[in-house]
Amino acid sequence: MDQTSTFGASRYTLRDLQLFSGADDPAVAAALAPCAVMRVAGGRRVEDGLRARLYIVLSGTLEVAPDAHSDGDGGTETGTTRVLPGESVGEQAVLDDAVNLAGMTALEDCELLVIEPELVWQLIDRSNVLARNLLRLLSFRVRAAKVQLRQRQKLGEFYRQLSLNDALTGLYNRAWLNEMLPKLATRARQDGSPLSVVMIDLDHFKRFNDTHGHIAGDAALSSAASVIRDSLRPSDFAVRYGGEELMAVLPDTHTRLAEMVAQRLAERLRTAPVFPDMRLPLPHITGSFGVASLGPGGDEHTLLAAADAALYRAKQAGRDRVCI
Ligand SMILES: Nc1nc2c(ncn2[C@@H]2O[C@H](COP(=O)(O)OP(=O)(O)OP(=O)(O)O)[C@@H](O)[C@H]2O)c(=O)[nH]1
Repeated sequence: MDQTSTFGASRYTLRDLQLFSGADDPAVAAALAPCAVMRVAGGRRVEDGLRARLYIVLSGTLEVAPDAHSDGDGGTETGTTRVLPGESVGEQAVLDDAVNLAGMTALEDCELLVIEPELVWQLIDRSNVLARNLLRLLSFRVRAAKVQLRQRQKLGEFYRQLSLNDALTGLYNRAWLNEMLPKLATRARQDGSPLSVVMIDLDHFKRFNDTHGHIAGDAALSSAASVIRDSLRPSDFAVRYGGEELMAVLPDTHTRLAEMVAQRLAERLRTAPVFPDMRLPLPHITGSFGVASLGPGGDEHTLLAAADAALYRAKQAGRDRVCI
């Protein structure tokens, strides 16, 4: 970064500086006259130590990376901001006397007006217009930072949702079950309402994979997942909690009704095609079903253990059936 001139000797005037917009005061112009005009070649960083200074772009474009403290002040998706001719950077660091940690790079050859912090304060004392412009600018930056924060929160929620869903089947996954089942059990206990689960294990799935290949196995799993999801009420939940282990979580549902739901699932699974157009003559898949309900004094652990035991009985009894 080389000094090429001073502001007073340059071709620029107060009108070129947004922060000084409306401040047609000869005294302000005179105070800025000795300030350095620096040249930064395109692609180079603004290496000016860590001191807080106010920089105003006179020509070219600066790219400013978020500093380590503010974590972005309303820029592009990557958090960088482009500073165009007339715009300023570093005013916040000057005002709160902080080290300027923002990384600044010239996207093309740039001319920068550099104003030392002491002069910024003197000018604020002298010019109401500058003080007002600074307040406006800072208010805009706070607003932009809030918008960015909200966007990040939304993105965070999106990724959280993604992390609770199984990629192959789109059903809720085990992480979802671990988080939600205790809550559903607590609510059921508090409301005195029933809560049932149906544990489902696809039958001879290893053999299916070995015979038809893993891709067909994946298709079978997806198709079984769709059968289960599409057969439930909107208030129920379909979960893939292990490899070929699925589950239906049924709030407000007594054991008798849960058993009927499981029978319906078993029947639909028996007849569901693995590939919708049946290009390949694959056998239908079947499942074994274990039904359990939250007992008095029970919790999510006893509920899952009871469903697991019922599923074991269904396997032992010959598969493709429902046990309670
Ligand atoms: N294609 C495919 N196979 C999977 C997936 N997850 C688990 N499996 C397979 O599912 C099979 C489960 O085998 P086992 O636990 O022995 O059970 P099984 O063959 O279904 O036998 P039973 O449960 O006793 O009827 C294994 O071969 C796993 O590789 C998956 O995402 N895709």
